[in-house]
Amino acid sequence: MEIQKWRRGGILGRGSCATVSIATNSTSGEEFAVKSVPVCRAEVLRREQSILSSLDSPFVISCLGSDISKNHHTDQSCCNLFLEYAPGGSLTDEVKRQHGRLPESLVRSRTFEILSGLVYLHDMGIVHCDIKGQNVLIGSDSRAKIADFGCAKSEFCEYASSQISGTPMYMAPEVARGEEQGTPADVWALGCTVIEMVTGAVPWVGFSDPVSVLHHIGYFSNVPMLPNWMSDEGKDFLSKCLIREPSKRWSAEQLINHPFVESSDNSASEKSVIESWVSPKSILDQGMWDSMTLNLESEPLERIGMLAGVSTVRPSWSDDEDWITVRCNTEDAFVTDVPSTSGGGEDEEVNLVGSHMETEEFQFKPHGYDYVGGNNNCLEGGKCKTNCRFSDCNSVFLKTRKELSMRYLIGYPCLV
Ligand SMILES: Nc1ncnc2c1ncn2[C@@H]1O[C@H](COP(=O)(O)OP(=O)(O)OP(=O)(O)O)[C@@H](O)[C@H]1O
Repeated sequence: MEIQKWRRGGILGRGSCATVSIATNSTSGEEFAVKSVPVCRAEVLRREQSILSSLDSPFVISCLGSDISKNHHTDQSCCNLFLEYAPGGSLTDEVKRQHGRLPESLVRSRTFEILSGLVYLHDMGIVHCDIKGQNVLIGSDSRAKIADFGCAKSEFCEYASSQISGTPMYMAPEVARGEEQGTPADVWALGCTVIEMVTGAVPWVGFSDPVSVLHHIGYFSNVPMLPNWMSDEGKDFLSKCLIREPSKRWSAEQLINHPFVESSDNSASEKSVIESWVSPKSILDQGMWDSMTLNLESEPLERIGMLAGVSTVRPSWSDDEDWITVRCNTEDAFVTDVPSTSGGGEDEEVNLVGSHMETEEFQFKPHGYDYVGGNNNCLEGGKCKTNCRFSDCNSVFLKTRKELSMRYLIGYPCLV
């Protein structure tokens, strides 16, 4: 049924580009999820809708329509995408609820469900490009469903992204090198997601920024460590997902017959949902960049392909301080303007733009932090000044100092 009048409820989660809230259809009383972005970001949702509306699978979240509405508090319009409500939240939420590790019986059935979704998508000519725990939702039928098609590529959709995109931690070697992003890349990301379910952690540990992890994935010969407490079947399944050479990696269709998932039974999924039924929470307070989706705006192949060669380029800040890298996750983070080299005046707000990630928006409040801009860093007219080899680099680095020094970063190529 078409949704004409509806009421927005509380926030279910936030991603890097959208806010997702629960909503109620005023006519039928049914609940659904509404994913909203400001109208200036409409393209992101249009892309997602154009792909989702052609799909029909119990293993893929359903699209129920869209509209444009006005926020009466801010007087701003936003685009809304109506989605099937997944009351179990994301797979990442489920792993957290189960104290950081899913039992293997549940890992098997969740893997089977995600694989079923992937077999369907790949058969439809779609590559998801951003498979990870946060983008797999647990539906009211207790099944795992693939969601968030903002990065997806489709043979048939004119709006679909043709760029390399996704989440660095889950990227396959060929994607990290900027070479290609086809169906094998989803299988690699599935392997990483299995590791997430089994360990509660990202597949690569010990990296402090996305560029080093991309470099490592792309140019070193190793694969993520297989958790040694997994069954032999589980390890064998992972070893087939995590083959570095994409043409040798098993396809989703081959993997669905692997003994690890073949023997899975849906009762583990049902039991998990019944035992721990709670409202989903925001995912944004979790480990910052390791789950962050990147959409590389221009010349992505060139950018990523060059990563191996830029290891000496670094903003010349002293690194002897207690730096932490933060991702803005507050409700009031919005950006409209370009910063000046001298930072904000006492009373004005400094607004930042110039991101490699089209989805990232940050607000910096000069009252909150002591701004240390200028000299040798990136902040000149919003343009990169770090001898970065990307001539059109737009990265904005903002160094701030409070009790703990903080570095806000937008974009990433300059970080190496
Ligand atoms: N249909 C839904 N039902 C319940 N919760 C949802 C639904 N869709 C999204 N969410 C919640 O909102 C979060 C953000 O949604 P989503 O990943 O679609 O946003 P995004 O901005 O596209 O994210 P990304 O940072 O991966 O690009 C999810 O991780 C999940 O917790």
